[in-house]
Amino acid sequence: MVMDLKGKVALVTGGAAGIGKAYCEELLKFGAKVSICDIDDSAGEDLAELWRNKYGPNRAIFCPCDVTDYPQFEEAFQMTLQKLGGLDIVINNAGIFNDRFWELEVDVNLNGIIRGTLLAQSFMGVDRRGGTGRGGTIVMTASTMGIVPNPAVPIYTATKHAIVGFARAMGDQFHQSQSGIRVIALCPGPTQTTTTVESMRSALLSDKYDALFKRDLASMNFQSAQSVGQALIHVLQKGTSGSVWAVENNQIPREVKFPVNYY
Ligand SMILES: NC(=O)C1=CN([C@@H]2O[C@H](COP(=O)(O)OP(=O)(O)OC[C@H]3O[C@@H](n4cnc5c(N)ncnc54)[C@H](O)[C@@H]3O)[C@@H](O)[C@H]2O)C=CC1
Ligand SMILES: CCCCCC(=O)CC\C=C/C=C/C=C/[C@@H](O)[C@@H](O)CCCC(=O)O
Repeated sequence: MVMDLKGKVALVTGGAAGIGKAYCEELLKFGAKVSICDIDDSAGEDLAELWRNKYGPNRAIFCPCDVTDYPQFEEAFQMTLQKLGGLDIVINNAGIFNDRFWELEVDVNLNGIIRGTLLAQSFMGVDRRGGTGRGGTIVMTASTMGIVPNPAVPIYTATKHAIVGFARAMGDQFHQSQSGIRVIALCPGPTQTTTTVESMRSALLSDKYDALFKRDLASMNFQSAQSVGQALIHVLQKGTSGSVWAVENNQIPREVKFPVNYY
């Protein structure tokens, strides 16, 4: 399936920085309009203005949006539809790395993605009234830690494994045939963003995990956020519903195959 992104409307959570910002920029280059949904009002407003100047007056908006706050998240969907005139792609990307504040981490990383997916279904589903009724695509940012566990960050790992399972289940043909919505998970490996190594170390559940985390970090290669943005375009063009993709070391993304089948 080749998706023409020109004129498509994409809502991106966590779009004001890091990987989300890179997704927005690549989508804009391919002719899409973007709705930056983020808790960082100042960065989001500034970026939207910058991109309106660069790509055109109706190409980017900012919507204040905390993915842990369902009513505010819903308002962001409504504002996107109203101001950009449609909704075709929802990128559930907002995430934090903080096992010390693990309840918040679960609420942002997992519950936030569930909220965004349920909202995307009601605003894009062909089986729903009140939205576009046109179907669309949902992409969820998981992590390579959603495929291979990292014992230094067990709760972060759990949220990302849950996202992979959620994308595979929601992307099943059963759901796609009812809603007309394709669901894909994208799993970046270590990526240079606004997250710092120091902030990550202070976010470990126990100081006892520090040496293990440091050892893992030493063997990590950090790719650019732009290469993850480019990977998004690749999976939008090539990904089937329920597929899971990994992107590491600035390479082209590869589909992850799950050999085990219990049914
Ligand atoms: N940086 C990395 O190495 C990797 C990151 N990821 C995932 O990519 C996603 C983005 O991470 P980064 O770009 O590294 O982070 P980042 O910290 O650079 O950017 C995250 C953005 O999300 C926003 N945000 C945080 N909490 C939010 C909330 N409750 N509601 C709405 N927006 C919120 C922040 O304001 C920020 O603009 C996360 O889901 C992360 O787990 C996955 C694999 C690797
Ligand atoms: C919320 C983001 C963390 C997500 C972590 C993962 O999912 C797996 C990747 C693990 C570590 C990533 C760390 C990222 C740090 C970068 O932002 C950057 O600060 C590291 C720069 C290191 C270097 O260039 O030497």
